[in-house]
Formats: sequence, C-alpha cells, structure tokens
Amino acid sequence: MKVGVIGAGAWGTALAQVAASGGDVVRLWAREPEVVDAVNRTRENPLYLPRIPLAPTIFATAALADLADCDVLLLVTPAQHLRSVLSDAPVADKALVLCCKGIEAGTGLLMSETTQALYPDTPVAVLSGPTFAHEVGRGLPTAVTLACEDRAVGEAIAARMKRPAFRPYLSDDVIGAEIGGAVKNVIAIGCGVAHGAGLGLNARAALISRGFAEMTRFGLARGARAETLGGLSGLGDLVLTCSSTDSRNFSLGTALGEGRPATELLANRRTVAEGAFTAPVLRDVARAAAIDMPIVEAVCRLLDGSAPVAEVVEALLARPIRDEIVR
Ligand SMILES: NC(=O)c1ccc[n+]([C@@H]2O[C@H](COP(=O)([O-])OP(=O)(O)OC[C@H]3O[C@@H](n4cnc5c(N)ncnc54)[C@H](O)[C@@H]3O)[C@@H](O)[C@H]2O)c1
Ligand SMILES: O=P(O)(O)OC[C@H](O)CO
Repeated sequence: MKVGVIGAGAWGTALAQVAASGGDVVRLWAREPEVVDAVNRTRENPLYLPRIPLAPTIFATAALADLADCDVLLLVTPAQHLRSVLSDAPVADKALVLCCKGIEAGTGLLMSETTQALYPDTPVAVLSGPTFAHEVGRGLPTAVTLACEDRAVGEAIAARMKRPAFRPYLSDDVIGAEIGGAVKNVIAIGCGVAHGAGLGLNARAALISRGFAEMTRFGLARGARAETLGGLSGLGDLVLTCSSTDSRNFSLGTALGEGRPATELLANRRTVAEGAFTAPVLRDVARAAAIDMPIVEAVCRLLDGSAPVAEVVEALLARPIRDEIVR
C-alpha cells in the first residue's frame, strides 16, 4: 500500500512527511527536477520546505506514471493547475484527496467539481483546515477537516492519515470544506492590507468577522452547512491565515497595504498566494448569484489596481448601516 502525493510544494511535502511518519511508502510527484533530485539525494526540499528532514520512505519522481501502484492520491497542486495535472495522473481505482484551496478560473468550479467532471466515478475527499506546512512538517499538533460524501471512504482515509499530532475530523460536507478554504485566502489578503496600511487590530477583527459573514453567505447559497463553515476548514483556517505573516496570502496583502503594486508582487512568484487567483472568480460567481461580498470586491479592486487602499477602506466604511446578520 503506497500513498501518492501530487505536488511537492510546501504542503505536498509536509503531507508526504505525515504519510511517511505512519509507515506508508510515499511517492511524491514534483514538477521541478531539482526538487526530485534534492528530496531523493538530501532528504530535504530546500525550494519549498527548507530545514525539515524528510523520511527515507519518501521517493520523489518527475513521472506521474510512477504513482500508478498507489491506492490513495493526495492532490496538492495550486488550484489553477489541478485540472491539467489530474488529467495526466493515473487515477484508476484510487481514492482522491483534494488538498488545494481555491476556485477554478474560467469555470467557477470548486476542486471537487473539477475532479468529478474529469472522473465522475472516482471517490473524492477534501482535506482542509488551519495547517501551516512548516508546522505540520515539524510534527506540531494540527487538526483538519476530512470531508467525503462516502462515509466508509472518509473513515478509511482518516485512519490512513491520522497521526499522534495530526488529527482529522470527519464530515460529509465536501462543498462546505472547500468553500471555507477558498474564501479564507481572499479575506486573509484583506487582513494583510489592514496590517500593512497600519489600520489597527480592531479593523483586522472586523474584517475576520465580516469576512466570515461573507464566507457563510456564499457557502449557504452554494449548499454548504453552517457548522462546516464554523469548523476547522472555515473559521479555524480563517483565523489562522488572517493572523500571521507566515501566511502567503496575509503577507501579499501586507505588501499591498504598504502601497506596493499587485503586478510587481505577483510577477515571478515561486510560491502560491491562492487568494489572488480565487478573488476575481469568487467575485464573479458571487455577483452572478447576487451574493453580497463587499470585502471580496474590495480585495479585487486592490489586486487589479483599480483603487488605492484609502479609497477602498473609505468605501467599505461608508456602506449603509444594516443588520449584522443577513443571510
Ligand atoms: N503551504 C501551506 O501551508 C498550505 C497549507 C494547506 C493548503 N495549502 C494549499 O496547497 C496548495 C499547494 O500549495 P503549496 O503551499 O504546497 O505550494 P507552494 O507555494 O509551496 O509551491 C508552489 C507549487 O506550485 C507548483 N506549480 C507551479 N506551477 C505549476 C504548474 N504549471 N503545474 C503544476 N504545478 C505547478 C510548484 O511545482 C509547487 O509545487 C495550494 O492550493 C495551497 O493553498 C498550502
Ligand atoms: O500561506 P497561505 O496563506 O497559503 O496559508 C496556508 C494554509 O492554507 C493555512 O491553512
């Protein structure tokens, strides 16, 4: 029994380490030959997860076909590349665990929907939650949501992934788990902006709370359950990502808030800040469904450079007074 991990960025590498720490042999697909070489030769991924010693049972490869003998595949590419990588992956007879957080540009599909469009008969689970890769890689205590519509498949994957310091909680709300992970990245950019612009901690707390209201509104409209959005993959991840410069999304927002242009910040990035890609597609899907998401709209204006920080903040504060709870 082998676990296949597709994507050897920070999170794929950390999850490979989790799987290997339980005794599984792991095949780790990396896009970059230098990552394959470094993992196999030095037992480290210096490009994406430096200074974390990797288990000897993690074998990196540049060939997706080498994952054909795995019984579980963890998909850990950036969301916008999931479709192309998955199209080439040896998926037959395997359970798929989606670990990326985002909404597909062009289609507006969640990752499970993209996957089911490609492989309608394959069981799909979502693993999501407050999980900085460098902490998981170091074995620090972490809890996640493991969502799967098929209870037996979900239980089998959770049993396979659980470790003394890595604790999955089961759910059957796949869409809810995905929406939390996608929306929180956009709100984290907004919180970073508040940090970078020196707007204070009151503003950050307001953005987290009102951002959660937007996540809930969007999620409920798409059929997610409120308790999922209030769980690890929603509120839990929102709080983590909105509170730390360890977050790439929060850091991107911080630089925006300091006045640096998005084009400069996003050009030639090696690591992914998913919120920058999710924001415009989330805005468009929300608009089409008449779901009010003013913070998401504001983040989009900062990312596309159509308004400076001061104008966006003023517009948010000048919105008409309304009830706090509006479904
Ligand atoms: N890093 C974390 O702490 C963390 C935690 C939970 C979830 N995630 C999610 O996991 C996903 C992967 O993020 P990460 O942090 O591992 O990435 P990363 O930022 O560490 O690395 C970027 C990754 O993108 C890959 N990539 C770049 N261009 C590509 C292409 N054309 N096709 C396929 N892959 C390409 C690179 O090979 C690399 O694996 C994201 O959706 C992210 O939100 C990350
Ligand atoms: O660094 P970020 O902002 O991509 O966040 C990483 C994880 O999603 C936190 O759970």
